[in-house]
This record gives sequence, structure tokens and C-alpha cells, in this order.
Amino acid sequence: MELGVIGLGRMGQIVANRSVEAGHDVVAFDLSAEATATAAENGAEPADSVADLCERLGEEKRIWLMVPAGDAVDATLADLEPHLDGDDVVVDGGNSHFEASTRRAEETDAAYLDCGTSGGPASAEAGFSLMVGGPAWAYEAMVPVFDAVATGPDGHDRMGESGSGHYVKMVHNGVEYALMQAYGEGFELLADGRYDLDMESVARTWNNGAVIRSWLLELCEEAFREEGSDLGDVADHVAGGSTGTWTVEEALEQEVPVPIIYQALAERFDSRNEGRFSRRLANRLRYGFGRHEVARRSDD
Ligand SMILES: NC(=O)C1=CN([C@@H]2O[C@H](COP(=O)(O)OP(=O)(O)OC[C@H]3O[C@@H](n4cnc5c(N)ncnc54)[C@H](O)[C@@H]3O)[C@@H](O)[C@H]2O)C=CC1
Ligand SMILES: O=C(CO)[C@H](O)[C@H](O)COP(=O)(O)O
Repeated sequence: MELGVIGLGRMGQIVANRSVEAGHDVVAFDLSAEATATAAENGAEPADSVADLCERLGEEKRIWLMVPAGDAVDATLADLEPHLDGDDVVVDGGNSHFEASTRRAEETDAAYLDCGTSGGPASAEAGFSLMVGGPAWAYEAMVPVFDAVATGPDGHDRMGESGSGHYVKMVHNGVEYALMQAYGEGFELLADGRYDLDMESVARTWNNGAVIRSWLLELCEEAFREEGSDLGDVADHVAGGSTGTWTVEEALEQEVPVPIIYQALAERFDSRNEGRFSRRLANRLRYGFGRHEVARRSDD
């Protein structure tokens, strides 16, 4: 089938490439001419604007957005709007907030599918896991492309109505934060504990048959292999955090306790703080109530 792909960065190139490899006719556009040229080298037909992409697709357009979440999605939809009608399908494969997706589904003439995409650029060969929300007919219409972009037919499914795809992906990311934190804490104890251990060896052994084996643990093994058992010069700083924040906000609204996901998010925020105010105050308060010595910054 014909597919338009808009947004050809780390993820969009994979959507385009896997669709081309599966025999679909892909028309590709990115604000970056270089990114569009890369997709063209891999077999997609290049477009020089959203309007051009729509003209090349003709009737019953099937369009996959893989642009950054937020303003870029709204800007692209605004450009698409004059070219869309109710027979068309637009997929947002990025990490959009589920409420933004339900709003966009209401505002857009086309059928709108919110598609949570997991696997990252490392899944270029194996394919992604796709969590899709939106009208059933539109999901069915996109199945040939979902089969190509996902690991296969078991790598995608319709979660439910509009918003549900991005909702499931949001919670997936909350779980991702918690798993990363759990592995991090375990390896920290091993690194600072009683034995002189080779962390790559520990991770490899765990990955072969242990209860806690997983892809994230394989990535731990890779990290120790490439950076060393002590992680070399990798900084104590974790960026990102939007999807984890949304997960915690939603849990508060639903009154569902998610202390482990919250703690992982808080640790991430904490990694960006140099000299926590609360710890400095605790240090000073111990002097206040117990006349315990105050450690001063110059004492480091
Ligand atoms: N990188 C990852 O591991 C994953 C990313 N995602 C989500 O997928 C989406 C895309 O992520 P990446 O590919 O990593 O980002 P990226 O930054 O590598 O690529 C984004 C591309 O979109 C283009 N772009 C931006 N605004 C545009 C517009 N208005 N029209 C056309 N092109 C435009 C940029 O030029 C760039 O080539 C994001 O929502 C991200 O959160 C989802 C799962 C995993
Ligand atoms: O969705 C993802 C993985 O599942 C993406 O890698 C996303 O960019 C992670 O961002 P953050 O760490 O800020 O949540």
C-alpha cells in the first residue's frame, strides 16, 4: 500500500525503511532535506513539503507522523488538514500525551490513530512493539504497515478507543523507569559491596536463564562491556522524564499507588541537582537539635 511518512529522524527512518522493505510505496518528508534524502536513498519517494506528500499519495491517504511530541505534531496536522477527509488515516507514532491525542482525534477530519512505539532505534532490524488506539476500521486499514513496522502480527494490537495507545505507552515508560532504577540499584550495591566483581560477567550470567533476564539487562551488559565495570566517565546525570512524569500525574489522578515509578522519576530529577537544598537543611537541622557538627561545602 501507499504510505506517507513525515518525520525522518532516528525512528521515522526505520518506519520508512521497514515499510519499503515489506513492499509498500513510501512517500517521505522531513523538514530536514538531508533526512528526506536519506529516506530516498533507501527507496522512499521524496516529497518537498506536506502538501507535496499529500499530492503524491492521492485518495485514501495513509500517513505516519514520527515527529517530536508536542508542537511539531500540531504544526504537521495544521499543514495536513486542508488535504484530509474522513477516508484518510493519520498515525501518530511518537510519544504524545494521550489527552493531546484524543483532542487531535476530535479535531482532525481523518481517522486518527495514536500509536505508542517501543523498541527504539535498536529495533531497526527486529521491529517495534506498537500499541494503537483509535477507530477499529482505521487500525484494520493500517495492519499491512503495522505488520511491517512491528516485529510482526504479534508486535502490534489495537488497545481501544482514541488515546488508549498513547496511554498504554505512557505506562510502559513508567515501568521502564522503575526497571532501570531497580537494575541500577542492584548493580550499585554490587559495585560498592564486598566483592570485586566484573559487572559485565554478572549481567551476562543473569541474562542467561536468570529470573531477572531482560532486554534492559542485555543493555546493562552492553554498557559494562563498552564502558567498563565502573562505567568509566559516564556522568551521574539522567535526562528526559516527560513520560514518567505523565505516568505519575495520571496515577495521582486515578488514586493508584505507584511508589516505585515515582521514586525512579524522583531519582532522575535528583541526578540533575548539585547539592540538594533538603539535604543541606537536614545537615543544618541536626546542629539545631543535637549540636552535631555541620559539614560545610568547603569541607569536601
Ligand atoms: N528515540 C527513541 O528511542 C524513541 C522515540 N519515540 C518518539 O518518536 C518520536 C520521534 O522520535 P525520534 O525519531 O527519536 O526523534 P528525532 O529527533 O531523531 O527525529 C525527529 C525528526 O522529525 C523532524 N521534524 C520535526 N518537526 C517536523 C515537522 N514539523 N515536519 C516534518 N519533520 C519534522 C526532524 O527534522 C527530525 O528529523 C518522538 O515523539 C519520540 O518521543 C518513541 C519511542 C522511542
Ligand atoms: O519512549 C522511549 C523509550 O521507551 C524513548 O526512548 C523516549 O525518548 C524516552 O524518553 P524519557 O526517558 O524522557 O521518558
